[in-house]
Amino acid sequence: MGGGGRGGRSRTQRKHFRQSRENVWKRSKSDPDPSSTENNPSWTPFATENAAFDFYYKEQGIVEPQQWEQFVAVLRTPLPATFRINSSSQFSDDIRSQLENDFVHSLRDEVGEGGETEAIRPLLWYPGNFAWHSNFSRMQLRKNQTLERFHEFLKLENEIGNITRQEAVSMVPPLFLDVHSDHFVLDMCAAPGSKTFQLLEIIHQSSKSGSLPDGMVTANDLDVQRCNLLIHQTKRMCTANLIVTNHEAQNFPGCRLNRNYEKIELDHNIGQLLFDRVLCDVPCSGDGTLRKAPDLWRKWNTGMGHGLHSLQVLIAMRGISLLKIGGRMVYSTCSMNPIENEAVVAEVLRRCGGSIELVDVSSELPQLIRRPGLKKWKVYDKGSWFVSYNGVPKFRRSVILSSMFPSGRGHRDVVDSSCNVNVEVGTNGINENVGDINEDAGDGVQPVLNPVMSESVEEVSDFPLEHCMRIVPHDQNTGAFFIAVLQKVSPLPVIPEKPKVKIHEQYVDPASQSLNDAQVQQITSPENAHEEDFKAVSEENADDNEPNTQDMEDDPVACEEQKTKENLEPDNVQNTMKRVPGKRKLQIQGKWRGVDPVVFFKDEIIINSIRDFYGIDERFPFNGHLVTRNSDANHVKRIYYISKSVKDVLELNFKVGQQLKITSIGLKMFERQTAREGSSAPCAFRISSEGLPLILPYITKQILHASPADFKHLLMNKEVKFEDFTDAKFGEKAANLLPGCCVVILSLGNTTAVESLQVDESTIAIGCWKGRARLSVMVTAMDCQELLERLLIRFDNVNGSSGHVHKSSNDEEEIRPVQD
Ligand SMILES: C[S@@+](CC[C@H](N)C(=O)[O-])C[C@H]1O[C@@H](n2cnc3c(N)ncnc32)[C@H](O)[C@@H]1O
Repeated sequence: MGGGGRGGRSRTQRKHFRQSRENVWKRSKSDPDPSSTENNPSWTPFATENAAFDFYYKEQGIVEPQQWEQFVAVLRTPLPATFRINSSSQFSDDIRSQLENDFVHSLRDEVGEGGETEAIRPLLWYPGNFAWHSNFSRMQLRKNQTLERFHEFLKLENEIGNITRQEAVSMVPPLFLDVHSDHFVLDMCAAPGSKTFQLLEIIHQSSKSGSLPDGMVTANDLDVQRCNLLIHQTKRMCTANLIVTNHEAQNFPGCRLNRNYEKIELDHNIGQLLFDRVLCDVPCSGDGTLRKAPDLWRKWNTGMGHGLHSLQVLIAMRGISLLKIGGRMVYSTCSMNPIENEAVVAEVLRRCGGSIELVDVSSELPQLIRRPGLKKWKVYDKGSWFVSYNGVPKFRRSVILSSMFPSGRGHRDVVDSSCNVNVEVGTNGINENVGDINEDAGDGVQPVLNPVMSESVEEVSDFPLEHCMRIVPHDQNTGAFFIAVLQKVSPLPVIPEKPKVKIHEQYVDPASQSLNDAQVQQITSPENAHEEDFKAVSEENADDNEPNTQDMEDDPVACEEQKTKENLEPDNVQNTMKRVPGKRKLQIQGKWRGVDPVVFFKDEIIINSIRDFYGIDERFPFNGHLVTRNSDANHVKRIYYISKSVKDVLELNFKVGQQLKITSIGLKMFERQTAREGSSAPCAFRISSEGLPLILPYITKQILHASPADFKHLLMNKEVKFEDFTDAKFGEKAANLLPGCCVVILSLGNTTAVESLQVDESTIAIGCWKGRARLSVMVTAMDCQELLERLLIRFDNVNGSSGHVHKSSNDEEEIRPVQD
């Protein structure tokens, strides 16, 4: 029996530790004596910047001893920047060739001709080669003068939504979700939304211009600010198939109609919100992102993983319970810690009792190098390693849980089990350690005091955890990630509920028919689950409140910090009230305070005026597809369009008493025109840039077809008088439009306007304003710039030239930014 733990160490021993920290290795059975490099020269103690990290992961055996040095060396090098090209982008071929060209030109001076192709290459495992790996870190891209042009280019393309900088490994989980265009997908912890974006891309991939897929994505996150980031990012997808919600994932509402309601109402509609696919990219300690965020070296400690394990299990369980039978869930973290990874998956498998399976996806994405999940691991706490829960002292059992161990057996189970070692708990409450290590405060590593007690047997999980995937940094120069794919094969077993117990203390499968409605209501209803949140930002105001989106990549550390804060100060109504400055008026509308209500927009007068003004074809359905965030129709500023799938969910949400707290829904389609000229226009609503691609094939009025020269003229000058257009006929037609919003489509070729409207994925169109004497573009400066660049490529292609125009070259026309 080991005598580890805080009480068992003397002052002299602590001093000794400080003087020679490497002594810690003498206590590990498998480790060589670090003072003798002859044993294994590759095992350099404390090669990382955090001894506890080094010690912990070496002992957990996440990489082979002979690879340790390589692993650490890679961890200490900055992460190469990787990019994903929006695969639903209408212009991805152009963009791709432009990216290549720009990259080649911006690098040639530095690396010499020929060397530039080494600088960026496709990530071969990503379908369609839509993801790219560069040889530069994010910092190099930002700071290196020679890369300035490329960086600027990337920033612009990112802002527009054509290219996303996303860590390579973070792109992996959605790829294993096997999403189809008709799937209902739940992204439980979605912000800042890089994976949501991928999911939306997949849903939309095969949709034709002007049509919407049958599926939808619900993207949820606990953090309102991060939800806003997600909304901003996904805006570029121009999707009507997205709902953004703001719940604790572990308490995500079930939205289940009670059975009587179901019988009467459910002819065509859904009676319960269940998903075909669930992405469970949980908050984690984030030590897989060390290359990107080296600050984490200092902060890292084993307590981070311990503190998150239960939440991760609860979120995963909720995800499983919201999954349809036959549905797939991907559980992922950017941590290497088995307590946050295999232990969570094993616990979920245990709790689900055969109703879910861990899927073997080893044949999918064969070019992605991954390692099997661990079948055995240990738990480290307060200076001791534990191989089973039986050894955990009583006073630590609220922190170190049985579910953290491979067998998941609790103390009683161990005592009762005939096949397991049962070591008595000593008087000091500590036992069954393999190599005790004392520690000072926190997770500092201390020298070992007592001999190893080898009575204990390391537990090995019975579950096929080798089907989990571990991606490690030194296999393909990435960050680290953990991914497990789970399939629901039957309803979850029903666990008897105690009345009035919060959902985070148990789980419920809403699919389970044996659970009565009262129970479901009690557990899933938001009122019971948690308090309403005051800090939510209203979407009506969201546009005035643009978040900083410089870096949209996952920030697991932020998640961890946030979680800790949450635990300390639950953000309930009372607490929030205290923080709200006296005079601030809280918005109390609809069900969720601080969040604008979602209201179906049914004002026939406005709807008809929009339909008539733009000549919108009847085949484009408005009925039930238009929503606003303001119940007063006279003051509606924006009208959003929702897909049939989102409409179904929204209708269900109304029937179940608005359980979903919706921060964003659908696609902004029409915006009230506030400009001076707007008041004189027959239609008060203009078409928004986001909504234009969807509605374009159905518009029959207020359309102009511009020659490339006039289109460019408009983009460059922002406002053009009718008589100043190169093509006089075009100017005439513009002058004859009704005042107000109109659409200008680029006609390819150098001829005058073509009348027949053949809209497809490659059509370029912009919203304009027809005033008394001129046309003005209604596109942001950034979009104008991007369009101009794209146009230059198209002109070059038409004229058979190189396909690339240098911004800096002398023959290039100056691009004048256009104000929004
Ligand atoms: C690893 S990040 C997710 C990254 C995201 N999937 C992506 O690809 O962009 C984890 C997210 O979980 C959120 N989070 C933390 N606790 C949560 C909870 N209890 N329920 C829902 N979301 C939570 C954090 O705000 C954070 O945005």
